[in-house]
Amino acid sequence: MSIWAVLPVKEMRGSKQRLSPLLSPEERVALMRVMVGEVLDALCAARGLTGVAVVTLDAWTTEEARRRGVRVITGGARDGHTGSVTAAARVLAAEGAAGVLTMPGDIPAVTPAEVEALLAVHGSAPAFTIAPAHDEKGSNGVVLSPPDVVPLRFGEDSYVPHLAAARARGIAPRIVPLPGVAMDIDHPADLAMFARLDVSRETRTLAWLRKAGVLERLGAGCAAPPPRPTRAEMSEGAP
Ligand SMILES: Nc1nc2c(ncn2[C@@H]2O[C@H](COP(=O)(O)OP(=O)(O)OP(=O)(O)O)[C@@H](O)[C@H]2O)c(=O)[nH]1
Ligand SMILES: O=C(O)[C@H](O)COP(=O)(O)O
Repeated sequence: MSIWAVLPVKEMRGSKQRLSPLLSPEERVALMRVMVGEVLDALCAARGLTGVAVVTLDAWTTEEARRRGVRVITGGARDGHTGSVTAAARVLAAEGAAGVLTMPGDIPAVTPAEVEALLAVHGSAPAFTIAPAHDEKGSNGVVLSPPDVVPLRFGEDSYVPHLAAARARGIAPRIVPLPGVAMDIDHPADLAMFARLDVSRETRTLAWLRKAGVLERLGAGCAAPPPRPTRAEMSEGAP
């Protein structure tokens, strides 16, 4: 089966807002670059994908993708997480892709083996497979065949709605817990958890966090993660 990977990356300036209590705007861009590089590495090294595409208008990501022979899709690239992935899936489906696998750019501990595991679990079409975020709220790895088999709706708490949307179409979703995929970095508390995980030890992201002195900022031993502001609370505080 021909399955393409789709990695959505919004313009990095201004992304990772929920980390702004901890990181400067420049640091958020730098962190995002390291993380996207690691996700691209995993996708490019995984066996079983027909190709890898980024859907983006971000200049750094475009250059990085081209350097690696990754396809760049720009249509719909400013349409939000869901809109950009849906637009790319539509392009790929029109060209004959039987399915798409999508992951966000903020799961730096993902490995090629995890991508392969997600593909291995995925059944024959019509099928929907999902690897949840560690909090079982987000949908960090999703495989759909055909690419529009279930309407996507990323955002906070998308995991359970995605399962329900698959079932509403008569598809039993397959669920694959994968520790690297699960560890998305949205909040300062996620960085604390990431720093403690075995799966994170070899990542360039952890090396960057150490070098930038971010782990010290998280507090001694990262023992007491601060409360997580929601997206709504973050935007209330925005200028
Ligand atoms: N191409 C594209 N990708 C997006 C868009 N919005 C989000 N993404 C990507 O979707 C994934 C999840 O992003 P979000 O959690 O929505 O945003 P974030 O920048 O990581 O974090 P916050 O600013 O704290 O919400 C990341 O890979 C983003 O780059 C968009 O409008 N276009
Ligand atoms: O599963 C989701 O809805 C997305 O992962 C949301 O993205 P985030 O976890 O980066 O906020």
